[in-house]
Amino acid sequence: MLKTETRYAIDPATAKTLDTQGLRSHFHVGGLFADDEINLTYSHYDRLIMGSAVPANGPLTLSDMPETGTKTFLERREMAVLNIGAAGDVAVDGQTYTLEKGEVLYVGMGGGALTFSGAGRFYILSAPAHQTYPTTHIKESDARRVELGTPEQANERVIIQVLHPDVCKSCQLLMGYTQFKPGSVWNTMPAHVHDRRMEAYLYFDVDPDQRVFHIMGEPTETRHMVIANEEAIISPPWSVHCGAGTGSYTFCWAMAGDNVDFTDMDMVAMGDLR
Ligand SMILES: O=C(O)C(=O)C[C@H](O)C(=O)CO
Ligand SMILES: [Zn+2]
Repeated sequence: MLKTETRYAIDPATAKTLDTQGLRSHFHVGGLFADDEINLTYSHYDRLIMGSAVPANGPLTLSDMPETGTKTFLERREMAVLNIGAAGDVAVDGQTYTLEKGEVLYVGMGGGALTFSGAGRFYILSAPAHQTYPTTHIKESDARRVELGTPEQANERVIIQVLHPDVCKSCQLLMGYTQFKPGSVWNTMPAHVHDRRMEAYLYFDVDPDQRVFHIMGEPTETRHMVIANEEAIISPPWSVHCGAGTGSYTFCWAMAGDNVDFTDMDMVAMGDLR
């Protein structure tokens, strides 16, 4: 079953007037990873689509989505599929790719319908594309690893860059995931913004009774949302995006926008955060 939802883009002046439920209705994406469903959220921030497919009791096929106004989903789009579950298969254009946990399939513009099967829990990301790059299966050992942070700052982590120009070419999508050293809980701190690109976070491997406090907003107007396992966040281009977990977790970050330069960030001095 395919379930879809649209989220419109709002400006920072409106965002800072919202209460908890208002913030969540715009920026928190729940209800993902339901058995036997493909769940897609169409965001008007850079028209990123994010969602999930869990083929628990049989294959699920994604061929199109009314919101794109195209005959097929990938007619004018590219896609990344990250498996956060046990091994599962993604079939596209006559090829079947077995994705282990942490592996990604990039599918270029013009790809056909995708069929998901097996024990995978598939996280789907898609952005408009302007040219076709080859469909590529990317394993963790193919990715770029960037080690950051310190134990003293509780932010010692490794950023695993999967869709990155040095690993796998894409039009707009930049994505990967960040893992923590034991005891480190702060992601993306010191904080930054990048008005050229929006970002989406999926938090996973969070214990059921633990939460991540995700921080968003303009640097001088921060707000938080409390996030459970396998829930996601839409981060507008004008917003910081960082958080701390009450326990261990991993998160997938993904961006779309004007460039694919991971390092293009405007860092926020700690003293400027409010
Ligand atoms: O832990 C981090 O730092 C990150 O993962 C950074 C995010 O990927 C990001 O915000 C990239 O712009
Ligand atoms: Zn960022």
